[in-house]
Amino acid sequence: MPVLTSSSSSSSSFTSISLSIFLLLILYNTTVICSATTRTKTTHPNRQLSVNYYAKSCPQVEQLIGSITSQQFKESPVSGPATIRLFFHDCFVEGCDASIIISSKQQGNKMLAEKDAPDNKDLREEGFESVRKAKAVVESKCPGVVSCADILAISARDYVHLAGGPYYQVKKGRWDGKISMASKVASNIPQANFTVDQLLKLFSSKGLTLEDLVVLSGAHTFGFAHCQNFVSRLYDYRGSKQPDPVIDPRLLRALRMSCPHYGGNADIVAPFDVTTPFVFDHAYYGNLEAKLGLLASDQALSLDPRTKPIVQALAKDKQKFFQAFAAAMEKMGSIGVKRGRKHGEKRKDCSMHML
Ligand code: HEM
Ligand SMILES: [Ca+2]
Ligand SMILES: [Ca+2]
Repeated sequence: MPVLTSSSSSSSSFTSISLSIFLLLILYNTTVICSATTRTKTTHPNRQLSVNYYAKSCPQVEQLIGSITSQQFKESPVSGPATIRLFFHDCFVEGCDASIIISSKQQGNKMLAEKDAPDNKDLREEGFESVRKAKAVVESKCPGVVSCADILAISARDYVHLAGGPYYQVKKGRWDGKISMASKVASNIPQANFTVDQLLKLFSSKGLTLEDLVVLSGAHTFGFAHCQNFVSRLYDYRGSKQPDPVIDPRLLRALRMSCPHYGGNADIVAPFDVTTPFVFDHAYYGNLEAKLGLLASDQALSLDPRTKPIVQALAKDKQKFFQAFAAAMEKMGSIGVKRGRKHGEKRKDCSMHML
């Protein structure tokens, strides 16, 4: 148990951090699939959506979806982070239109769908599975009425709440998109080594602010990342042949045990939040202040003078984070929303376009 013994001199809280990393690295051997995005303008976000959209056509839609999300959460808690990330990758490419859920056609490699783009290859299958199951139960009661994009938005909210986060109303009325192209993904999904400038540029192209960036990054309060996304921080930070100076030495040691510089197991993952990896809380921000951020893009938020004060405020106040997160999810959930048959469709099977 090298990870455990290596922290012998540390406080008991760090021993439990090491333990949690160690166990999670072993337990989570993941396969992932991802999606892609295109730069989407946020035109009249909320005018198009409403909380009561299905009040007449499918009044029980939220309970139907809730029966699936609560069951999935019990059986497989990683469905939570998986689905919230799926929603993020959906909204950032072509808007929140379930373009991420489309499967590539089987003929050759031409025209791969978003989910098969390299930046989406780590999206966990549990997120897709959860939407598929929710869609099946919704179709059995309200056939042809509820879009896959709305099912994804509602499911993401359910999982935030189930994991201990805020409950918020979801505005509905998104139609599903008719376009899903792998080539649109790379320029719309942030990378783990992005600087705050790069993050800001991308987020503002979606109509999201500096504060939205910091608040939405708080979704990294739960879930996991593969070694490849942070391994350069452990051994050769930005070409220095040294580890990132802004990483707690005990975390560095623990992560190095699991993620060798070369030749490690590509399936190994580490928790974003070493303290409460399954709980949706505000611990992520306190961790950033304690140099316990996992990705360079996370840690950068507590270093840049523009974002640092927001990190500090959220680290102090869980209710503030919860309230801001709910508001930012509503904003993200209205990116590039489509209405009507010209640009949209209501799919029967979320993975296939209608003909
Ligand atoms: C700010 C820029 C962001 C960057 C650079 C980023 C990057 C990443 C990376 C590299 C992973 C790990 C993937 C893997 O190795 O399997 C990840 C996971 C995750 N991301 Fe982000 N992300 C960002 C923002 C967001 C936002 C805005 C959300 C949602 C609101 C989000 C939610 C998640 C979740 C929940 C996971 C864990 C998924 C799982 O365990 O299955 N991320 N992200
Ligand atoms: Ca999309
Ligand atoms: Ca947490």
